Amino acid sequence: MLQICELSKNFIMHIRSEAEIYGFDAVDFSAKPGELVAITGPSGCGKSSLLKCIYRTYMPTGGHVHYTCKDGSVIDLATAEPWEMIHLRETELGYVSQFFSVIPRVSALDILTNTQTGRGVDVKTARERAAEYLEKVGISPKLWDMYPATFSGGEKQRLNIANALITKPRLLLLDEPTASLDAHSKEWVMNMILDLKAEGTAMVGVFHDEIAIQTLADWRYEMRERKMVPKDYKMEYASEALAELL
Ligand SMILES: Nc1ncnc2c1ncn2[C@@H]1O[C@H](COP(=O)(O)OP(=O)(O)OP(=O)(O)O)[C@@H](O)[C@H]1O
Repeated sequence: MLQICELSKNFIMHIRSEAEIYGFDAVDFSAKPGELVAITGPSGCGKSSLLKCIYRTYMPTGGHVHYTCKDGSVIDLATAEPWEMIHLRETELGYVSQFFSVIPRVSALDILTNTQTGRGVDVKTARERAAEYLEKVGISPKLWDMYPATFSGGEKQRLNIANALITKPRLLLLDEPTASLDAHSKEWVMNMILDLKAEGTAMVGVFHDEIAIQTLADWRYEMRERKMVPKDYKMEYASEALAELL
């Protein structure tokens, strides 16, 4: 469903005499329906930039992101037209960002409802499912009509995750989805991710959390110094192979 070939990103800083900052270089991996690929690695090695290039928040500098759409056609997300990306984001792609940017003066329930009605779901069904997802991520009913600007970091993050998962995307990108969550919240979120995987969603996630990796991932890739470590490890062999690396 997702085949990434030689994907690279450099940043040219026009306000700094065209200085070049390396994001990441020549990344290759693939994900089939229902598989989760975990990306790990030290801070600054390019993990978030990689997800942003797949979602096209960033324009890749080189390489390809071949994605097989619902209708069977294959599109290169690295070079797709902006309108094609907008359409795919509205219909097939999901993204959980590292930091949730709150929409001012819209309640938690309305955020999840609007996400669905914007995709053609009727208001009644959308509100019912919004309540179901808020419950699933453990957000207290007392908070449903509140503005998330006042939520704690963990509550914002759970709302962020519910908002991405409620659309049941075919490809979901997760940037540290379990960071800043306590043990209970982590379990709720991991169960929801497992449910979505079982429905066939392919996922690429940045993780630092070993438990989440062991629970969720089918494949694990390490990034070091802005490159992918050249081997990939199917999870059953991951601990052995990583022990050799470290
Ligand atoms: N918009 C940008 N403009 C310029 N440089 C950027 C931009 N985004 C990322 N970078 C640079 O690219 C490199 C990789 O950053 P990235 O955020 O992808 O790392 P990361 O592995 O996700 O780090 P962390 O684990 O700390 O979130 C860093 O040196 C960063 O400064």
